[in-house]
Amino acid sequence: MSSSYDEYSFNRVNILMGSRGQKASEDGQQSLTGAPSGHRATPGDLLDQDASSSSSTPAFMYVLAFFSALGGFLFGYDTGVVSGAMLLLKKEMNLTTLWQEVLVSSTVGAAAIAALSGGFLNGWLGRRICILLASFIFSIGGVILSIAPDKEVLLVGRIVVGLGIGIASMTVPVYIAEVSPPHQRGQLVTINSLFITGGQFIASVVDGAFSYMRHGGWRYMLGLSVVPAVLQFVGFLFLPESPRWLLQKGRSQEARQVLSRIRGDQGVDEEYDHIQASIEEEGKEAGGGGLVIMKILRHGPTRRALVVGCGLQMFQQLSGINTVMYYSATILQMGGVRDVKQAIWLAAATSATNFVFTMLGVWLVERVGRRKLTLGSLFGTGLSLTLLAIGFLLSAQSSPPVTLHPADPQNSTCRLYGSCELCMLDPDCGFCFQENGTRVFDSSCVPVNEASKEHAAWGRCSNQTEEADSPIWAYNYCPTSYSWIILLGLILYLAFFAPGMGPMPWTVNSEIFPLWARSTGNACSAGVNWIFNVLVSLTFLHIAEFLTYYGAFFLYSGLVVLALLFVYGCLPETKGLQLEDIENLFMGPLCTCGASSPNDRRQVHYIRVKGNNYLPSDNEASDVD
Ligand SMILES: O[C@H]1[C@H](O)[C@@H](O)[C@H](O)[C@@H](O)[C@H]1O
Repeated sequence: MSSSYDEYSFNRVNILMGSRGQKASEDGQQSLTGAPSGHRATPGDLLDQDASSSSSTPAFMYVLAFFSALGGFLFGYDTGVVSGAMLLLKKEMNLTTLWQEVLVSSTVGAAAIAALSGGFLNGWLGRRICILLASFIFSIGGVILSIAPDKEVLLVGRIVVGLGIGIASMTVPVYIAEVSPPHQRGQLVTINSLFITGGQFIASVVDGAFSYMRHGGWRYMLGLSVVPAVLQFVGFLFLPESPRWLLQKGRSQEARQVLSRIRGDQGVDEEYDHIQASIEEEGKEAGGGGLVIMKILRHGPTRRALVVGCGLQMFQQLSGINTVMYYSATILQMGGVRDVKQAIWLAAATSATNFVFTMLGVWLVERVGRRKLTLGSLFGTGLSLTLLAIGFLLSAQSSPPVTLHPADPQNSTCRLYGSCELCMLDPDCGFCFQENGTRVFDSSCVPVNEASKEHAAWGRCSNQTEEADSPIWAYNYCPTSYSWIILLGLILYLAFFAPGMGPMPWTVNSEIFPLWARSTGNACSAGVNWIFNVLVSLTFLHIAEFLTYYGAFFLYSGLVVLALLFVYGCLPETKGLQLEDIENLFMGPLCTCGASSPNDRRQVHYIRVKGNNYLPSDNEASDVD
């Protein structure tokens, strides 16, 4: 070895799991040549290093995570607030059902497009600028929504907000993952998901609070998002770019400075060298020019990571979270909560449950790891969906019959149905009945008032009063004494989904791609999430119409079984590994049922640690064992 390379040290062991690393040191199979003063560095040493750094995470890391996760908050707030705003908007602006649907789904559609194109922006402009851009877009969107004079401008505002959500949803997890130390990465990225569900919860509280304001309450609901958006924008003016992105762009000085700043007084040389070495290796591996997505597809490990990432996001949505959340108000009505105001507040309780159980995920992710957490969550989610389905089945079987058949001036299809179940599955009809305790009597199936689904088009239920003996109008649900099973299913569902299947797809995706493929990989998987979000919400009512509610929930349970098989087979554990080492988990066949390393022989490689007069070309002399 040349004398100018006087200082060598062990840089990185591809430890795929801590226990394997330990085994290596026991076996003494790998000799770690060149470790200072004759010390043979072992993978165990590395683990120790990780463990020791875990004791002191600089406060600045939490500041970074907080300001980044405001992007998650806005994602949750803007997707959650619209249901409450719509209740007021449809009256004030006389919105047809089509317009209501357009205003809700335009945001999700725009998010899908923005997430897919965000990959390019992310790689080109960097994570920080993309987050600044997203918060700027959120602010503009919030202002447009709060001053919108008509529904067309509202639509523009909703699309603008959707663009912000799309960019934030794919950038924020990547940014947090890239600035976090490995031992805490999972937890910090999962905080972003906590902020998503937190945003949904606050949105439901704001909806509840402003629902009393007959005129213009929706302007506050939609406009309030400007506050966190501006806060994030201002915060990010002072926060640094991801050191990994900087290094990739060749801005090594800045990268080293940022790394020192975010790691506090801990030594950053090893981490810096490791990232640098990986970028060089990745450069060779990614090879040449051309579209990144094509390179991802051609390169086995990244192709497999993409399948895992997109699969997780697809199954997250196919598990029916947004249907369950959206449908919770109706579920609660079935349970006997007849007052609309009360239903709004109870829907807030649903999103609070989702939020609280996401905290459990933040706590568990570094303790049990991503894989076990996702598997456990899916298992419970599947069981809860089955319970929900059974609740709906029992309700359908004991559905109250139609006993009154008033003359129908519209000659609608509603008069043909013999039970509440059949009546409520037709979107044009509702069930009008009287109640004595749990006994239903004097019931009829009549057309719904198109302008306001809260009333029938004509007859007893078209102008109900608050009086105790006035008939009850049930649209979209039937009175049932099995509602407690459905309620229990709903709570269990959220308790199981929120810690695992809610956050893990975002967390895992931020980790599994090598740097060159990270923006594009996350853009694709976030895009898949949004596309399936639209698909599931748009198809739910149709599926329910054809398969009934219990059929729809049995279908979701079946999809969760597929998700379980997929996760069991294909999701490796990424806990505790350096981002740069995670690609190795995808070297072997796609599905190895959790065996973390496809190769039994672990690879150990060394690179030189540079002195002050380091030249980037030094790395070409790296020894790779
Ligand atoms: O991870 C989030 C979270 O679980 C939300 O509650 C849900 O609405 C989103 O669709 C999902 O991506």
